[in-house]
This record gives sequence, C-alpha cells and structure tokens, in this order.
Amino acid sequence: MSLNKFMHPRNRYKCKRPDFDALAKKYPEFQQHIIENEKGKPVLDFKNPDAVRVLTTCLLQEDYGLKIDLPPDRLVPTIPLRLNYIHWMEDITNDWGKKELFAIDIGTGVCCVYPILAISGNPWRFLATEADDMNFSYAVKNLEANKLTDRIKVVKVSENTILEGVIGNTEEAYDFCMCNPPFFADHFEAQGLVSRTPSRPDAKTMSTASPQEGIVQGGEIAFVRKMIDESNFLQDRVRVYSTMLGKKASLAPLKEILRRNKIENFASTEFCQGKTMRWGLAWTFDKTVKFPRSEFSQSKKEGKKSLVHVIPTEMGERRERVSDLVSFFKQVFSEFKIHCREGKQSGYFSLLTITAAENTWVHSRRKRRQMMRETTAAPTTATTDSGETPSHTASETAATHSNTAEEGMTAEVSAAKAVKVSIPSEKSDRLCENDVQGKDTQNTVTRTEVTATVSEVGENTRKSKRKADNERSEPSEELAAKRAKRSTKNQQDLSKGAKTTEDATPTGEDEKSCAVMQSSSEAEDHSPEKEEACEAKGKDRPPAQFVLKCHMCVRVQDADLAVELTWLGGENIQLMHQLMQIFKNKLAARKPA
Ligand SMILES: C[S@@+](CC[C@H](N)C(=O)[O-])C[C@H]1O[C@@H](n2cnc3c(N)ncnc32)[C@H](O)[C@@H]1O
Repeated sequence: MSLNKFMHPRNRYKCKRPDFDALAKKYPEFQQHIIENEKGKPVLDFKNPDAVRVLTTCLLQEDYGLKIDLPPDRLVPTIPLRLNYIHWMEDITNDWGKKELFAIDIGTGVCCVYPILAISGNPWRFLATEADDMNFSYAVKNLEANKLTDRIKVVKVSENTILEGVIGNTEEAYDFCMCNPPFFADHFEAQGLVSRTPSRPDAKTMSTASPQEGIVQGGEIAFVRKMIDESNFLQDRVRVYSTMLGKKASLAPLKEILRRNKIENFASTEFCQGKTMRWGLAWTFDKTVKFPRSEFSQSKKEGKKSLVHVIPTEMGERRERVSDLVSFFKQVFSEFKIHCREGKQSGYFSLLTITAAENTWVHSRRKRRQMMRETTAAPTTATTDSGETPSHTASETAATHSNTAEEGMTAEVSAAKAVKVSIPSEKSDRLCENDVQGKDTQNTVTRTEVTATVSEVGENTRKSKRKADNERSEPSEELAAKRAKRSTKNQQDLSKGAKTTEDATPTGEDEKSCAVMQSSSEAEDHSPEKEEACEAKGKDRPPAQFVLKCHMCVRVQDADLAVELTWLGGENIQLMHQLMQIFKNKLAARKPA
C-alpha cells in the first residue's frame, strides 16, 4: 500500500511526483538508469544504489538549484522522505513568533541533507555535526561548492558524544535539534535478517548506508537513550529535541525512558512516503511548547470501524463452541430487541448482521434510573468513607454509577470517590435482575447494599449524555423527522458498506476476519430484493429505519473465541462501542456452563 496520502501536506512531492520522463530528457546520467516496466512505463531501478544516487543529485539540482557530490559508498538521502521531517519541525516551531531559528542537525551525512533542504524554505541557520571523517569532508566540500557556509556550519565530533560534547561548553541556545541516527545494532539487523519476518516480501529498495552510518552499538534505542540522557543535562539549551526512528518498535521503549526521566512533554509522528514509513519523536523541557497532532494516527483512529473482543481463556477452556456463543448472543439480541440475520457459518465462525431500530440499551438504563429514583425516594442512609454526607444525592450517585458502568462507553473514570448507599433488599433484588455485571463495570450489587462510585466521566460520555438529553426534550415530530433523515443517510452509508469496511484499515487478526466478512455475500447484501426474498422465505425482515447496523463475526481465535463488530451504518459509531460493552458485560456475567 502506498503511504503517499500520508506524506506531509506541504511536501512538494506529495501531489507532484518526480517526473522521470522529464528528468531523463534533461539529465543523461539519469537516462542511463531508466528501465521500462512490463507496462512500458519508464521506471527507476530502486535496487541499484547508483540509480538512487543519481535521482537524488538530479532532484537537488532540478528543484533546489544545488550541485551536490555524493560518494558511491555512503548513504544516499532520499529527498521526499527527508522533507516530511523538516515540515514537522516547521509545524512544531510555527507558533513561536520567531522565524530566524538556530538548529542542530546531529549526524549530518555527506551533504548535510536536512540543513540544505530546511534553509531553502526557512530563514534558519544550522550547526551540523558529523562523526565520520569521509562524511565530514564531503559535507564541507558540498557546502562550500554551493556557498552555504554562512548558514550551515559543519563540525567534526567524536562518536562518543551526541550533543553534550558539542554544545556543553558553549553558551549558545538552540531552537531545536534533529537527528537521523544509525538505526541498526549489527550487520544482521542492517541486512534485514533480524527484524524482517519471512512472510514479508523483499524490500523494494536497498539500504545504501555504510556500516559507520547505519550501525551503532545497541541500535537506535541506545543512541536515542544517550541523546535523552544528554538532553537531561542540557535541559533548555535546546528548546525541542527530536529524532527520526527507523523502527516503530523503538517508540514505546523510548517513550518509557522519557517518562522515567520525568520528561512529560513529548510527541511522536509518522513520516510516510511510498512504501516507507519512519517515525519522529520529539521532547522538550519547555511546558509552553505544543506539539501538533499526528495526521496519520488521527486518520487511523477515525477510520477504525471494527471492534474485537476476545473472550478470556477461562471461558475458552470450557470448550465453548461458536454455536453456543451465537445462541447466547441471540438471547441478548432478543432482550434488547435487536434484529439479527444469520449469514455464513462453519464450526469456526458465524457471521451475523445485526440491526437495532432503537437504542434499547440506553432506554434500559433510563428505566433503571427511574427505578433508582423511586428507590431512593424511600428513606436511605448515605455516607462517604469519611463519614460525611455526600454532596450528591443517593439517586444521583446511583445514576452516575449506572451510567458509567452500564452505558459502557470508554469513559475516563478519574477522581473516584466511593459512596455506600444502603438500599432495601427487596428493591436491590430488582436492581440485580437487570444490572449488567462484569469486570469492566467494576460494580458490585448485593442483596442489601449497593457500592456506588461517584466518578468524573470523560467528555465523550458527557457529550453523548447531553445529546441524548436534548433528544428526549425535543418534540416528537421533530424527533421523527430527524430520525427519518438519519435513516436515509444510514441507507446511503450502507450502499457504501463494502468500502467502509475497507477503509477500516484492519491489521493482523482483524484482517483475517474482515476477509471472511467480505466474502459473505449474504451478510453484505441489503438490497430490497434480498429483504423481500427473506420475507418470502419466512425470515424476519430487518427494520428499514435503524440507529445501528453492524456485522458481527463470532469466531475461533487461537484457543479462545472472539467476537468482532464492524460498523455498517447508523446514528454514530459510539453506539457500536456501547453495544460491544454491553456484550462484554453480559459475557462476563453469565454463569459457568
Ligand atoms: C543514518 S546516517 C544519517 C545521515 C544524514 N543525516 C541523512 O539523513 O541522510 C547517520 C549519520 O550519523 C553519523 N554519526 C554517528 N554517530 C554520530 C555521533 N555520535 N555524532 C555525530 N554524528 C554521528 C554517521 O556518521 C552518519 O553520517
């Protein structure tokens, strides 16, 4: 999959890819490396390091007016990928109210690629460091040949230091530093023999880095750990420290190191180009610095339209079958008046399409709230742990509790304060009957006592509650008109159903099950003909107007069973999240077989 759509929006190559035809006509050295692919299109052989080198020198000449000399046995910087990092630094520093920035490039390489690209679009200056003799002399030569020495100063450094030995004894302050560290711990890793799984196809490009450029003891994690240590000593001598990472797996341990060093203000991002992905990590000791949000993660989050819940091993060990689980879910559907149509099934999976005409799970909560109010109208005693009368009434307390637990949204529960509410045993029986218990709910209801938790719930929960409350207060015709409008939209969403599933960019296990889902024509077909055919066969027809429609896949996953919901349409995706939580709670509350 090409990642170009996630290239930085200002990357000049995002919409206008290098024109190989035009470059070949203008630069004879480039022409030599052009081959025709099977469709007769001129392409470059990216596995040939000479071809990659010539592409970089031609682009630097054509688009930046620079004459750069790149030696044959050193890393060739690819320009479009490098630009993403520079644009990220522009985004970070954009609102500082200062344009003329002074920055550091750690390990600048043979042509100071980051500084030369960065100063072409910004009034910045750079201090560039390099530990390798050959790289250093090429860097000096290239800067001189292009008259850039007044804005970029390159210094030869010892490889035992990263920043401390360079700026530790000076007074100068820098706005930011950037770095493309050696990624690998040894030759095996550098050749892709360690981290590349056998199932992955061969890399489309060859690394052109020499060992001194690509390999460092301990790999990139060790290099950046040292950088973090040194930053801890240098503190705000550099306002923002940053680095690129070659492996996603390095992000989590490095973030942990930052946390352990009590560096709380940090951010990561993705640099995407073609089929290549790199990661950026930045941190600061300055609390006023605000890091921009990563477009890539954001879009992945928004595009994620399926939820998977694996039923815990203890239950898997009961040798429960897919069909048992489906029967269980059918009871839940009937309790919540959710229409269910069965699709393909085997001993290993079962596909269902579920349609809810109304949000019965919120209604059940309302009913229970009402019941709680009635309950607390009777004399109750409510005390906090400290023995004080809580400022919340018992009914509010119980309602909040029920809201948090049962609505099952991903509410951020914080500042929890336990309040014990005594409820007459007869009433609590009624509560037990309907209550949804489970480990996720953290709620305990006994015959004689309800231990409720007064919680601050996250903004999401509040918003959705506000929306529900507004709807409740709307006149019924308005509500009906609104519902009808939504329903039309839902139908339109449905006609895009297959695409929605594709957009979900599933990974790993998700991918397998989605593939199964997409192959199920019955589950996908929502045409009126199909609905009528169902009716003719005596099958129940799904409601034409609905608040939620999704696919459900119950399947064997390793030793366990899993249930996956994939959004097809409805009021909002939050309803699917709520329903999944209801399922989780019901699953956790059922009695052992
Ligand atoms: C992966 S290359 C990056 C080169 C260039 N910045 C680029 O992006 O193409 C890493 C560079 O860091 C240099 N290097 C390694 N350790 C260093 C250190 N402690 N200080 C400065 N440079 C170092 C290497 O010689 C090499 O040129």
